[in-house]
Amino acid sequence: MSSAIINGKEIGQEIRGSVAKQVDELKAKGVTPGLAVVLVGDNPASKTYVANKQKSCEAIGMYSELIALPETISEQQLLEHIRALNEREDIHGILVQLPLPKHINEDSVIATISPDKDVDGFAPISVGKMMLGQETYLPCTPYGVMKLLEHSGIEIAGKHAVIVGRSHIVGKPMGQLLLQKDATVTYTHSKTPDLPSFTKQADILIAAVGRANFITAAHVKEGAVVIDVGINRDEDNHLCGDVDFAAVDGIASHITPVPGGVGPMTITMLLANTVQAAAKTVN
Ligand SMILES: NC(=O)C1=CN([C@@H]2O[C@H](COP(=O)(O)OP(=O)(O)OC[C@H]3O[C@@H](n4cnc5c(N)ncnc54)[C@H](OP(=O)(O)O)[C@@H]3O)[C@@H](O)[C@H]2O)C=CC1
Ligand SMILES: Nc1nc(=O)c2c([nH]1)NC[C@@H]1CN(c3ccc(C(=O)N[C@@H](CCC(=O)O)C(=O)O)cc3)C=[N+]21
Repeated sequence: MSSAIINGKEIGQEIRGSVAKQVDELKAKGVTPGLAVVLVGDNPASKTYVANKQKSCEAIGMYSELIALPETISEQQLLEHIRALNEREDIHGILVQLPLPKHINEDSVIATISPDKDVDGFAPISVGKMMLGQETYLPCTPYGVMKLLEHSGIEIAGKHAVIVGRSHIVGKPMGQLLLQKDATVTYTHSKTPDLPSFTKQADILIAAVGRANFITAAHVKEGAVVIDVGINRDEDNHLCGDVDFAAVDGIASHITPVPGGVGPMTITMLLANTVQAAAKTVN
């Protein structure tokens, strides 16, 4: 039997519907939620993502502004742009598209974003609050995965979640959010010996590696829920995830496709976080 598909496009649309209602309510109070996206350089993949984010904002009546800066910009100049956005009343959320050019220190840039506008949830204050279980903006990709699990009626408490990857933007916060929902969490990464011996134990397997079709049948326990965060290009330049979908289909109970799985949820939660930021500015 094939695995059940967790449809991120559909679940994302449903959530966007309720976010759009909040946008209308805020507009009636005179506030249009505004997102600034800062793009440095002209990496084609980054450009596509950024265009997607802007289109999604506009589709639900939000304001979005692209600040496109040259690859050669200095760190100081970039920080000036962010400080200016921190001050602007019409901008409620700031996203600095990663990765940044090598000569710029990402940590300094992210730390400069006002915590009130950190809709990516990457800044130190936001990360600290998340760790403590305090209210904050949750990082959009892990937050989106939690919504996928919730909407699919997947139980988390008491389950063993195994995360492959420990990046600051995906793997690490993903484990934290699952832990908060009472999963037992195992992190694995490039130094983990015998990876399948860990992933085979997963009731919930999260793949956030960045390698096309890396997770195969040998990694997955019968009946596991498999969440594929990866966005890669295969040798034919087709978009694909970190999970070899065809190999795992039928072993997993549930699986997310790429495209149409986690990706659309990331953008949905970005919209939700920005609307939440705007809502805080009205009484
Ligand atoms: N769908 C979405 O919305 C999003 C998708 N992505 C995609 O998700 C993927 C991961 O992104 P990101 O977390 O930023 O990537 P990073 O490259 O920052 O992190 C990759 C992680 O995978 C680990 N890893 C690499 N090779 C192996 C291996 N052979 N065995 C086990 N672990 C390994 C690394 O380990 P170590 O730490 O030891 O180096 C690292 O922790 C990418 O494909 C990216 O494009 C990212 C963001 C959002
Ligand atoms: N500051 C910052 N915040 C991010 O959230 C961030 C970032 N930098 N840098 C890059 C990664 C990647 N990322 C994706 C978002 C949506 C899709 C997405 O919508 N994917 C579609 C397909 C898109 C396509 O067709 O190319 C899907 O999976 O269905 C993918 C990837 C956000 N990231």
